[in-house]
Amino acid sequence: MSLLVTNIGELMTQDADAAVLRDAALVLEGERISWIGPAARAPAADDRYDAGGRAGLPGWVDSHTHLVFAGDRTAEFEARMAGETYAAGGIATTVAATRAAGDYDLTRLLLARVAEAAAGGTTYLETKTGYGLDVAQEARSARIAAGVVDEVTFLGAHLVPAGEDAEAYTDLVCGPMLDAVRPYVRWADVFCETGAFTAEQSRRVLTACAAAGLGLRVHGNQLGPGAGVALAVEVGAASVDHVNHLSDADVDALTATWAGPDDDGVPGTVATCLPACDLSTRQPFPPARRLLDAGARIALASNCNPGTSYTSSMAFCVATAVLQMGLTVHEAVRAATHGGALALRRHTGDDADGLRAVGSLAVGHRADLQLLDAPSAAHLAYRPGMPLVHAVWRAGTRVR
Ligand SMILES: N=CN[C@@H](CCC(=O)O)C(=O)O
Ligand SMILES: [Zn+2]
Repeated sequence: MSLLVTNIGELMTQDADAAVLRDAALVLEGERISWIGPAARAPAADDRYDAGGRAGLPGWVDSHTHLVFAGDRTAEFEARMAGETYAAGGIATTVAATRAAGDYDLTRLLLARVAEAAAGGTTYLETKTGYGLDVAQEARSARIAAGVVDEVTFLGAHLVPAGEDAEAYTDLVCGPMLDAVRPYVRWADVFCETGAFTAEQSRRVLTACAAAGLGLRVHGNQLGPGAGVALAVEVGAASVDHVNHLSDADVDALTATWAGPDDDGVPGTVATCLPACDLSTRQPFPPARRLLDAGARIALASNCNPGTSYTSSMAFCVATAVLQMGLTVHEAVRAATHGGALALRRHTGDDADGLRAVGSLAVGHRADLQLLDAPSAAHLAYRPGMPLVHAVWRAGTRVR
């Protein structure tokens, strides 16, 4: 079955040339894009959808979420808005509620959150474990997530559970816990921050996970200056996330990873900015403008979680990045689509590996498309908070 989506007023492809096409069309064939170009030259297809002059862009790639959880932290949020500061220890509240939830409830909650994200235009989604924090519970979170989302990350190193010895817990994460989650996950992450894991403990976790064949990610430099960025670059992580407090050396180190692919053709470390989290924790925004100007690569992600960022709205993140972080609309949309794909190393892919590229619209890429109730993507920031998603296709299937 092929579908011609035509009469697209502005099509932001986010392809290799970052082309923006006017009066455009594309053909979705099965799960892939088979044609893209001017509407006037579009080929025939089995079916036809008239976009009515609306703007089109890739579905959002949300490369950082924590969606496998139960419980509620509204009171913590309210206390923060009344002047309390965010501390990693709040994670323990969610761990207790998550452990107490049955598989059915945990799965139902996850499915509802994924449906919310899809309704907002997200078509490719990563999520993390990290609210189980023992072998059985982390494995359960990973198993449940693997049945629902596109990419699963092992975050056993989210917090040292109360009363446990940090070194002994790190050993557990690097050994039995890693073995238990390994069948379900592609990535490993560590919260390298005061109150969570030291640089040395974080390095131990990342080294063990890399040896087990996992790709690496780091939560770093969120609550203050720290070793997270340097460590992420040292171990060749695909992304370092939060990046609120960066030194000149951190910016230089991230930029240097983009001087060229390494000998195996592997790209550098993406700096993933999480603006919804920064608003909710009243942290300074990351220096996204400075990173881009220096030549580093950035992604925007929601960091949807119950503690620091209870929203999966990528449109909200894009609007905030434009209005508060000094990005152009095009840069912000690119960071929330192609940037997220780069951070998950899904920016390329073809029939050979069965995993198509996401985050950009080009022939052969996965047919992940959203249409806005607006004539251009600029309206995402021009009309912040408005429900602009008109239609969404994920892997060629209409999901909204
Ligand atoms: N920073 C660490 N982890 C999450 C917050 C988790 C929580 O507070 O429940 C984050 O990315 O912000
Ligand atoms: Zn996070």
